[in-house]
Amino acid sequence: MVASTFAEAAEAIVAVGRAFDARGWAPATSGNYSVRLDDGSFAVTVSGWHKGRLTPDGVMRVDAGGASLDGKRPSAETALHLSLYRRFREVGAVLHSHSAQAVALSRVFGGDWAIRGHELVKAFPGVTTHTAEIVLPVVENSQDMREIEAAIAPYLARETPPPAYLIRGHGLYGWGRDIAEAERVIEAAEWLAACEVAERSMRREA
Ligand SMILES: CSCCC(=O)C(=O)COP(=O)(O)O
Ligand SMILES: [Zn+2]
Repeated sequence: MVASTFAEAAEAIVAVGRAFDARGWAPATSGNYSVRLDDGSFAVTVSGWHKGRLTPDGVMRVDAGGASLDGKRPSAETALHLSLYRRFREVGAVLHSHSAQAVALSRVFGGDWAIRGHELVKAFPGVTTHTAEIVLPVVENSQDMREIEAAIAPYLARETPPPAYLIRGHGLYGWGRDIAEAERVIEAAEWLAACEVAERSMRREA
């Protein structure tokens, strides 16, 4: 885990918002981002901001229970971020994207997403070979974050937890030791989602 000051974290979060928006991963105010701070609090996006137009004003601080430390309203999904920080002491950043490909796949999969035979799985922390099978869980969406937390908890408790997960009809969560690693995880999962969509369409046409 790489600890950050609020100013450093806010600057990095603003940059992630611009990058994700430019790639179509943050339409219509969707997505949220957070970073663990060196004082034990968390920097998180303010709810409802367009993530491509974030400024440091669109980033705020919450405590470990999700309470606002500066009077702003945190992301509606803050509890999902905090559950990852609580479970994994080494996690320093959590990112959530909303690409069309990841959401489309989450809607067509009956179960979890098994990724096989892809060199790019080596972008996930700890993976060293394309022969590794990576399973990204797909959990049901809910407006009650406690239900999503409960659905993902058994996967996170595994000896080898997944590097990311999908919420059906909603989006993708990924995390890492720092924001750069979390961004790499999201970028890999988003690319693999785009590839899966392309492959399915080619197989239908062939
Ligand atoms: C219009 S986006 C719907 C809410 C959502 O899924 C999201 O990621 C953004 O919510 P937030 O409260 O973090 O702005
Ligand atoms: Zn969302």
